[in-house]
Amino acid sequence: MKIIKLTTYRVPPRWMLLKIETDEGIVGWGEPVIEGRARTVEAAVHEMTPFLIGQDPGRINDLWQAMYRGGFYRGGAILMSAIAGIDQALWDMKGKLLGVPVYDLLGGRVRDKMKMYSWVGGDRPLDVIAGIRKLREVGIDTFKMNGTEEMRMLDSARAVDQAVGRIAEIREAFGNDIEFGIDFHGRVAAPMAKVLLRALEPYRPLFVEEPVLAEQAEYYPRLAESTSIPLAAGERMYSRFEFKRVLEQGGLAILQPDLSHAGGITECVKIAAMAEAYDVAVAPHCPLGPVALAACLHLDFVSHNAVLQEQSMGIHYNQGAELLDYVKNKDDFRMEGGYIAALTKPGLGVEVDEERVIEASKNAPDWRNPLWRHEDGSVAEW
Ligand SMILES: O=C(O)C(=O)C[C@@H](O)[C@H](O)CO
Ligand SMILES: [Mg+2]
Repeated sequence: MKIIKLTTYRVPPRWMLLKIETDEGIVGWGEPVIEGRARTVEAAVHEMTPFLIGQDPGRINDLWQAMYRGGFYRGGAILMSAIAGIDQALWDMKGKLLGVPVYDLLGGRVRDKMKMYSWVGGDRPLDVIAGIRKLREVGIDTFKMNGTEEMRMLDSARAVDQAVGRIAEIREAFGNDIEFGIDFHGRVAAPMAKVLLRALEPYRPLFVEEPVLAEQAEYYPRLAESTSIPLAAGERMYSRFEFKRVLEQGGLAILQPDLSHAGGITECVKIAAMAEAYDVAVAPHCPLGPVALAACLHLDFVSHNAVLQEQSMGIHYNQGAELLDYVKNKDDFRMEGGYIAALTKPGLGVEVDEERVIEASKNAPDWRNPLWRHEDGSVAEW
């Protein structure tokens, strides 16, 4: 079998879907994208296309190594997201060819269902209580929210109290009937991270995510020493070589590789295995679309240390399209009682509605995240 065509579709809300076709009619789908840089990743996918045309899609490991090492320069958000989406499509095709779900190609399931969580609140954590109440009605009991608005390198007690007060209200309203992670989203510099973590201790969040920016990873062990709150990060790390360093230095209790940013299934399964050796959990990052989520789920179902799965149903980014809008087999994404079931159809288990995708791609927005500024006019981390 040979690869004959790659087609990319940028679609609302901010996703990109990749279709790979072969000379034997087997088709694979992937979701290569960096939020806000879809066109750049699209260009990277098309730069890899001449190499891929004519290749045997079954040689996933060799194609992965050639795409990663063959261009001399390697790694980073764009190239690893392009490889990620191509890798997802290759696994999709191999499963379809052999008639088995990807998790079976990886040794079979270690669990019957996977714990998931939902986002509440928006870029600025508003109406979180109402959001939790609404989602609890459909059985969801684990949530994530942004922990702060703009946070200056050295911010005020009032800013800290505002952030912590919101969390106190949640515990006040729901006690220990719910769990929640707090995403610092890289908005908090190291000095303030220590202050905030200390102040949040009494409310026992399940984890704090991106307590500092990925480029400040050396603070993870220092912050971990100062708090009992499990620290999580990974959405802005793009290969096992980056994750290797944070595992060796310690500090992270949970790794959050993004299956559409960190080299795909091939790379993230290796990252999950590395984490297990350090007794570190994995909770794949996934604020994206259905193919990205499917790739995460196949990793979750073969990884003993997978603990939580992010999914974007109702997330504040999904303006113009919802998680399953481009999926024909919506019923296969069975979410019940705060868990999500395995996708059992061959390959990734997603039946993409290509007609809908083509239609939607005709007016794909060039989504960009906002540029925030502090009161003094300096750039603030979003
Ligand atoms: O889901 C998360 O944990 C996020 O931090 C969302 C962020 O990754 C945006 O997708 C960036 O545009
Ligand atoms: Mg995050």
